[in-house]
Amino acid sequence: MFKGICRETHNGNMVTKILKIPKFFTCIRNFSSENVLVEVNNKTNTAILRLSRPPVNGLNLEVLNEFESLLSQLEQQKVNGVIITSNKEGILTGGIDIAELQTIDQRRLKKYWTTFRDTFLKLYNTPLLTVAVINGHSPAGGCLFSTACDYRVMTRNYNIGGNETQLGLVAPIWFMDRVADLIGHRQAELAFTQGKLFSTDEAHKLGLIDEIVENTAEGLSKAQIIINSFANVPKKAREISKRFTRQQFLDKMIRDTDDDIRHFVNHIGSNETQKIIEQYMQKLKSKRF
Ligand SMILES: CCCCC/C=C\CCC/C=C/CC(=O)SCCNC(=O)CCNC(=O)[C@H](O)C(C)(C)COP(=O)(O)OP(=O)(O)OC[C@H]1O[C@@H](n2cnc3c(N)ncnc32)[C@H](O)[C@@H]1OP(=O)(O)O
Repeated sequence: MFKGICRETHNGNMVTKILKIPKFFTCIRNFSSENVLVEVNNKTNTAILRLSRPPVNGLNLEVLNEFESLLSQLEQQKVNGVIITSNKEGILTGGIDIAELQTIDQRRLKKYWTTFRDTFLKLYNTPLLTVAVINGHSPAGGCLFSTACDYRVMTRNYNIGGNETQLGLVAPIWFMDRVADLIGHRQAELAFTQGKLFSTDEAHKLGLIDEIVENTAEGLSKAQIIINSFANVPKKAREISKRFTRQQFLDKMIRDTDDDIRHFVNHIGSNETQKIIEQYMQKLKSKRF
């Protein structure tokens, strides 16, 4: 027998059921965590990882830890590819859960930022093939995490980009570097100084995303096609090529770890930034943009 978890909504409440499935009939392996649903298709050996933390899949410490741990498990299982998407059509993630930034406790800020960086690095550095199916808005941290994937498809009529400057915050330099890798230095400079959120079409024209799809289902099947297209590529050679093309960025990010964490703690932990964050949260809650 294989044990699976099934999550369903009944009268607005999320219900978790433990399923007993005879191994012979199983086509899905399912080992979801609290905030991230995972299913691995036994036939294709592809994992779909769905962010599932209402209301906006905010990236708090728990989500990041779960995400990192699930990726490690998928690496051990040697899946053929990982598709990252949202369980809620319309929002991939609202980025960092702002509650994590509302503190001047330096130890907490340091812990959060270390975890945030480590999770990004795990995704950026994984030998697995990764495809982001961006099926909703993807501001700031959401955009950053999708740039760590090998390929990005996005549904129409949503926004993606680094909007930190618009909020009065400063995005980390490695986010700027990663976006510059994809859209070029000049466009990244304009985007980050303006805190620009791009529409799906604009992001596609710039190269921030690779393809546009009409809906999540099309996104998932497109992602599977991309993963299949690597089937005849020698695995070891692909993994080493991925590592080589990403090595320079990785080396710089790791070399700058201490400076980056110090800048984050000083920037976010200052009274001035705390006021800005508080005002932004109030705007967000009253929808005054
Ligand atoms: C000088 C050296 C500097 C070095 C610095 C280094 C690092 C600096 C790090 C700074 C990096 C920041 C990165 C980030 O990710 S910051 C977060 C940015 N995110 C956003 O601005 C997104 C804000 N949200 C939205 O735009 C929308 O909510 C939406 C995601 C498009 C969804 O819209 P909608 O469906 O209409 O939902 P609501 O707006 O009604 O939201 C529902 C609910 O959720 C709350 N909420 C939304 N986003 C967040 C969030 N990111 N964190 C926490 N809470 C969020 C929202 O307030 C609503 O709550 P209520 O229902 O209680 O009103």
